[in-house]
Amino acid sequence: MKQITKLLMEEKKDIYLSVLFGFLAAMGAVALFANSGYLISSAAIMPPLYVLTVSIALLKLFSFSRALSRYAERLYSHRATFTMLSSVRTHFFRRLEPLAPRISQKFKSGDLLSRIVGDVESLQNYFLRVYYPPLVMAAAFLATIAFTAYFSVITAAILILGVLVTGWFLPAWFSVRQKKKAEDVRQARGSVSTEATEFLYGFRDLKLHQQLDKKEAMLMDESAKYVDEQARASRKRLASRTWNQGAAFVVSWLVLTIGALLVTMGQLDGIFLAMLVMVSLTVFENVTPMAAYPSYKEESRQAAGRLENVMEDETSKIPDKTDPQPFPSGIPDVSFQNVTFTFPEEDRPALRNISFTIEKGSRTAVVGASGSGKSTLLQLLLSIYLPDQGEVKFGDLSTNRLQEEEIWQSVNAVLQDQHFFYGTIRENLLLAKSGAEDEELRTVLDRLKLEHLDLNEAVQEKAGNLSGGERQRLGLARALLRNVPVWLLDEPTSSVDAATEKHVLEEVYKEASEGTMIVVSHRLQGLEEMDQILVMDAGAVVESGTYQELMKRRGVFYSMKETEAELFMTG
Ligand SMILES: Nc1ncnc2c1ncn2[C@@H]1O[C@H](COP(=O)(O)OP(=O)(O)OP(=O)(O)O)[C@@H](O)[C@H]1O
Repeated sequence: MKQITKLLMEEKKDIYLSVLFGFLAAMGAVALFANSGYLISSAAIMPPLYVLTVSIALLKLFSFSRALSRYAERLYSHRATFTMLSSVRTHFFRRLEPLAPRISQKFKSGDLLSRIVGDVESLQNYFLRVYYPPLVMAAAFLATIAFTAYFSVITAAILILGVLVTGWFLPAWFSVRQKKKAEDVRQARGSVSTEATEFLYGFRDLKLHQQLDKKEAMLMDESAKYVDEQARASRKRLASRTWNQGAAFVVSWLVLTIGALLVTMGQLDGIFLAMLVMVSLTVFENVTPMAAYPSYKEESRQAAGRLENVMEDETSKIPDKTDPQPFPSGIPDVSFQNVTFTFPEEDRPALRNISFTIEKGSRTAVVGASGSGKSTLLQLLLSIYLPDQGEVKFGDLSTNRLQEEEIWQSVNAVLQDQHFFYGTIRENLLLAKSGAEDEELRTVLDRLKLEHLDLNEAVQEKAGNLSGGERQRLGLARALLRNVPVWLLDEPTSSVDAATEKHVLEEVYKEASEGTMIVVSHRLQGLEEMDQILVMDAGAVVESGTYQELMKRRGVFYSMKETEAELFMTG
């Protein structure tokens, strides 16, 4: 909360102005009603005309100043809130941005992102309903109590008692009870969000497995619980407001009763009684926002806590790079030296003591069973993760010393899970090379046998209107447009038919003829053209060499080829 408050306090000028105008508006109201009370009482005893004239003029002055101050208070407090909100958003975005490649899996679950967005939104209430109402209330009460004490110390003491009950005791009491309620609502909201996400993303599979009704019932159940929790929380808020207003009302009655008693005892001039009652009724209007204070305070505290936790958790995973160097110029070698790596929160290493070198300008295939660590190898090359032991190097520079941005700029990465944006084919291609002419884009599409796609053709969310093979080739088209010295391709043609695959790979190899290339592949076809093949098993490189060398060795690669041939024959 401390850090959030610091961020919010950057808007100092608007904060001071909103507190000042909030105070003036509250005082304007008190003065207005005090004056009305005095006017009514004094009119009854028929004072000289000038007294009434001055009183009426003051009435007008106070009502104008109250309206203007209220307007200014709303203007500055809302302006401060929106500016604060935008600086909180920018702050979290800046901190989250470098983490995006690492936490992309979490983002996809929708949970983390919606949590962050929701929590930042909740903070808009912090200034408007938590931070500044107590300040305005305290200032308004201090001034009013001082004014009241001038006429009657006992009435002032009743107001002090009233402010302690309505402004401190009741909010504190409801604060404690609200803590648990806010947590329950948050948990219920989390469960609905998880169920809804699963229901929507898994809709097709649930339908195929005839589980849709069951899942729908679960979703409805969670949704009903959430509505229930919300209703309970609203009742608590309402109870808090009712108690608060009830207490303020009792205080005004006390002022009237005790004031009347003091008048009969001759300790208070009767002309001021109506004024004091009106003052009491008005000043307690400032306590109304305090009724909502507990729930907003709790909501803001939890939102700030969660945001800080997410940031601390995630930023702790950012590798600490000292003295980062620029990416080596020209086409670099790529090497792994005794690299061991375990994913965060996992026990089993995904890569074990891996060493190999890929000569600059050469082509290497990485093959192996599913889960053997092929994609992890590429993630380390992209510096999405750093090795626990050993070094991953481009030329002589370890990824520990290279800026990620520099690596990403110099690497053509076509990963398994590519994202396509809602828009057109052209827009999705221009992402790789902004400013490219249509002619160039069409040539690339033609080379990858995507000539049937029009540049103006719409791409729907996640490219749902394109086939798996078309999506992969569109990803390759982006790589072809970028054409930088290092190529990392993770199963780039696994969904493409054999004839098209051959043609497409030839085009990619032609384009990358000068570059250093690593292709991860399940299929064992076309590997004769590779300069080197790395065979992986359970996180280790178990064999390496050219196609001919590996076939001659009759080891793991040879048996994989045999198995593939057998399956092909029986299939
Ligand atoms: N983000 C992750 N968090 C934890 N473990 C992971 C993560 N990604 C992969 N793994 C684990 O690391 C191991 C290697 O995974 P990797 O994706 O590199 O295999 P792969 O050889 O590319 O498999 P495939 O051919 O099926 O794509 C697997 O056991 C996998 O369960």
